[in-house]
Amino acid sequence: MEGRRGAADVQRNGENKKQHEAKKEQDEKKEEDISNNNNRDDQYSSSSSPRGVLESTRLGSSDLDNSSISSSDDRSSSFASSPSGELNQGVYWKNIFDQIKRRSMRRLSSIPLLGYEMILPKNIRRILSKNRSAEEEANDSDDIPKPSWRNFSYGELVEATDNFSPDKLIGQGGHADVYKGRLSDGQVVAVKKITKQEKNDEDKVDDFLSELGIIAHINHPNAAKLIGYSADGGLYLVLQYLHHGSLGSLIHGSDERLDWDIRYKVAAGIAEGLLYLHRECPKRIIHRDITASNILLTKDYEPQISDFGLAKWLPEKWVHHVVSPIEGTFGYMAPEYFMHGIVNEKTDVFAFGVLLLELITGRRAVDSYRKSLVLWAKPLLQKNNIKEIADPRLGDVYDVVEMKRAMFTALCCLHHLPDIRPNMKKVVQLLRGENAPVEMKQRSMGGRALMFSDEYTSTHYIQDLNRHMELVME
Ligand SMILES: Nc1ncnc2c1ncn2[C@@H]1O[C@H](COP(=O)(O)OP(=O)(O)OP(=O)(O)O)[C@@H](O)[C@H]1O
Repeated sequence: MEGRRGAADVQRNGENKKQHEAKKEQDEKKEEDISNNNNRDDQYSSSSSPRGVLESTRLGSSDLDNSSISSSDDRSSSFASSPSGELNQGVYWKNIFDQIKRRSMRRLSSIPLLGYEMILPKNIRRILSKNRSAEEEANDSDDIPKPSWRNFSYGELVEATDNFSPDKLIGQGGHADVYKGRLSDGQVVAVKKITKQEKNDEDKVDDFLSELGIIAHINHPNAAKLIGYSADGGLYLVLQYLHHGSLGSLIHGSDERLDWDIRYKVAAGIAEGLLYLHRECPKRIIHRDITASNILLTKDYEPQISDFGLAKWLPEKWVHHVVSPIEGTFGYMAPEYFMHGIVNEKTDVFAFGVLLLELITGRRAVDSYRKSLVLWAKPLLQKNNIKEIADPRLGDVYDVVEMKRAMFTALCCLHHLPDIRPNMKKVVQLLRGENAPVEMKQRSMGGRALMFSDEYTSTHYIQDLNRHMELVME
């Protein structure tokens, strides 16, 4: 299967879109605020050693007001605060979450076989209903339809998937087996059965609640759609079935050419989806594992961002998270992330740049000799060498203007300094051709590091990658 969480190696249409367009305008101001906020990254990077960053204190939600700089990788933080970031509600949420976990695990250990069935559905319903009420409050002003999730019984899933028949297995990730199923009402779904064999029950439940909490929270044409869940006889997510499977298998798993117009549509859709996650949904979500295997395609080749297993909520007042362990997929990780564990929107922007490169070149993020696509492509991007970089399978059948836009956008997204990378709003504009590259250059340079006389050469990137590999091997 495509793109396992290499960390794995390393540690491993229409209406909705219009509504989102309108909402984007309202978010202009919010964007400025966040940009200002992000500037604090500079102060931080210059005054803290990488070790200091990695050893940052574990913050509880009661520290929210003082935690504009970083947080630890506390899984419960996904549930620890209200969308409005109000302190009291944050503490309340953290307590609820801790209680649920304690109770679940007590019962799980005493009644191992019945634990999930007896406790989890109730807890999950409670969490989801709380999440939904908070979300409904935040969404009072817009018309985005409210989703309704179902709690499936094991029997229903067995029936839908012919008893999890191998014939129905459509995907296997590092942490899940995915089956195609048909519900009793005829709806075709994907049933994601969480495996995570390497994890204990408590961590599995934590991860499941975290992924479920995030996926239940999002609502966008370019992000995975949750239909329901089950904690009966295991942990399951029931998702909308996507006809074409993963972008990874389409672009790398077949000799058939994926036409340029589809590639460009996919790039634009992923950019829209990421913009939504970062700026438009009630909570800022960083995906952390944007890869070709985590982009799924509908019958019409509309892309959806899937697999929120590593996603993190970035509270309004936080500039970024600092996480440990560093998980993600080798070849897509931004330097500041794999070196220092720093996670913010720009982590996803870098990974999006790598995805753009895959669409442009048809090459994998890391080839069979573990060579990085970024290293190979950057000099060609800088020279604007279309002939050398474009997927030979495309021949001359591509729109040159779009190809140039995609190349320029990839170059910007792959800048080693996160602050110089464009945010997703800018990326969407660049891909639409709404902003001339010159303007982009002037704005982002702003008297600071030069985009094209990047002092952070390939040599530095190789050094960082090698150091990263050493750390992983230690
Ligand atoms: N909704 C869906 N419709 C069709 N195919 C799907 C769907 N969800 C997942 N798949 C297939 O299953 C594969 C694995 O799914 P997914 O990436 O969610 O698993 P995972 O174990 O969380 O992966 P990872 O190793 O990245 O953590 C996908 O690459 C895709 O081929």
